[in-house]
Amino acid sequence: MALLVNPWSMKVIKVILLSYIISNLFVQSANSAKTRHLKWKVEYLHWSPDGVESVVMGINGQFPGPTIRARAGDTINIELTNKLPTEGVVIHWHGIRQIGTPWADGTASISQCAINPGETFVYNFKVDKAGTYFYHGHYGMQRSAGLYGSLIVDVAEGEREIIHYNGAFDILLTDWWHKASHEQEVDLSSNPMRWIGEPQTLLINGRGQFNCSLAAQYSNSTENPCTLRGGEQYAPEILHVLPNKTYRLRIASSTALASLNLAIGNHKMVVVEADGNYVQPFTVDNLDIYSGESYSVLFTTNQDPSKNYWISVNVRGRKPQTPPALALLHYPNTHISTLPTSAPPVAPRWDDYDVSKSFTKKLLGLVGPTNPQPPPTSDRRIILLNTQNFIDGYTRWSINNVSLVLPSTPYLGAIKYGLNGAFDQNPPPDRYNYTYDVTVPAANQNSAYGSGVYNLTFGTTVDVVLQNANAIKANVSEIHPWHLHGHDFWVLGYGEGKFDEETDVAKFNLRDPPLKNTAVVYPFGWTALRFVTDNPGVWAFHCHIEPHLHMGMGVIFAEGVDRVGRIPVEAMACGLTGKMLMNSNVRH
Ligand SMILES: O=C1O[C@H]([C@@H](O)CO)C(O)=C1O
Repeated sequence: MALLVNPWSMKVIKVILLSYIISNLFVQSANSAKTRHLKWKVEYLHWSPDGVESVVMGINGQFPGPTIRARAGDTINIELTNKLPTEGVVIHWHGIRQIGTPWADGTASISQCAINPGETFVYNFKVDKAGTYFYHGHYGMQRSAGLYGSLIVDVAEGEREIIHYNGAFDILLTDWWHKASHEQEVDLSSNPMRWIGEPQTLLINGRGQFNCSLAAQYSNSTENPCTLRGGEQYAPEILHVLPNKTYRLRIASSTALASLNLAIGNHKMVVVEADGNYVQPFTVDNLDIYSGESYSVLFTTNQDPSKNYWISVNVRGRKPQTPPALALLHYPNTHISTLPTSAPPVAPRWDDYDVSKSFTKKLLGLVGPTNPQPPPTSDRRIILLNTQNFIDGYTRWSINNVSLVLPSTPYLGAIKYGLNGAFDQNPPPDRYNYTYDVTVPAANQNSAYGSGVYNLTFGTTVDVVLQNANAIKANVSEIHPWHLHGHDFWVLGYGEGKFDEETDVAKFNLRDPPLKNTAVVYPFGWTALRFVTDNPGVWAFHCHIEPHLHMGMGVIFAEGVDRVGRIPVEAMACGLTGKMLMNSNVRH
């Protein structure tokens, strides 16, 4: 039987249907946050990141690990199984603040027990803010072993980006050694210490060239040209672009050591984002990026479309012994294999810190709802002097004369359950001896191991001033990029020499400081940061140079731990929290 519908009732039905669809659309965009379920296996793989076959730490058969893509407000749920035969593992989600989930921060001995071989740990956390992030191992030197990948958070469904572009690329920068990370660990922990030296290769999305150079024909050295067929694991990254478009290039650095500089031949870049926060846009020819940082730049493909262009990445801040990493910007009117007509762009001289400082000082916050201004004053100021020391002949880095050693019970559970035997109960000092001369090697090079915690009062404003000094060798002071877990901080200022509380505080930028999670302290200088203790948890604050953290260069902040919710037992099944759990089970 045919359904008889008169034209008028058809109209009514259409209106009802339409309003239903529209109202549903609104409901959908309001609750569109998703949970993204992922199943990961961390494993060792044979891989050839730079043409030399090595063993890398990969995820699900990939190196670098898979890129996570999500939208602001989404929940990431990763079932992570440790397929490493004989060692534990954890993964840190760098730049994600873990608001309400401090046990998911992925820091061994701090937020959780390392995941044992064969076991699975579920990382469940919210990505609350759009931006360019990455993830990496945070146990021993597993970042050096290759455990890393990109984590990109787009704006929430239905929201508009405040920057406009036609396409986007993600680049993760890392450095690579041919010596295995375990041997590096032993070298660094020996007496006398054996330094790891400069990396053999710089990698762009896990790709570099060691035995050959893509740019051999432009140099007068004796480098071998690469004979690549394409498809090799060490073939360069190629960014395919169309002419006269604007692209967003997301750049993150998870290097173990190297400070880097990135340039695109013939193309200017407009810096728009740093560490997941918008910045006031500024134009550059090249950009400095330290380990732990991320940036977004916009570039416009306004160059001759019958050519390809280099993207080159060079070492800064340490005397380079590593050739640049190269990628290609490919316009459609030319073949992919056509090399650019000129040599790759060169970086500023490695020790031209004036260039670095002028770049860093151009980073200013885009003041607005997503980038609030800092509180005008702080409740506590902690000044952290870093020194390179000896303890019983072992070379260490110390902060206010304490060289961090991580305990076997993770701090988070230990503090929440009052297990005082888990770590040093004496908090480290808020100040160093102000008579210390930062311009020369220490008169007394002794230091002490420690695992104490800075207890920060919840809901207060804390200033941290990083104070650099001369290392063990005369006339040497190194770059240290410091990364804070659980927070973004405002970078209030940089200065030369010794930070002076009388005069330098008055010069803080309180109007438009950038919000970041990693900030560099320059040789013989200081850097001042401010943050609000609004995120219950235990958070590491450390030099992001992996061997430096291994040698003690970090501190631990605890805030509002009594407010932390139920810590998953899987995060505590070791050390004294493990014993506590076993005893409580016996009672049941
Ligand atoms: O921590 C380090 O140790 C070496 C050097 O200072 C001693 O060999 C170096 O360059 C570092 O960054």
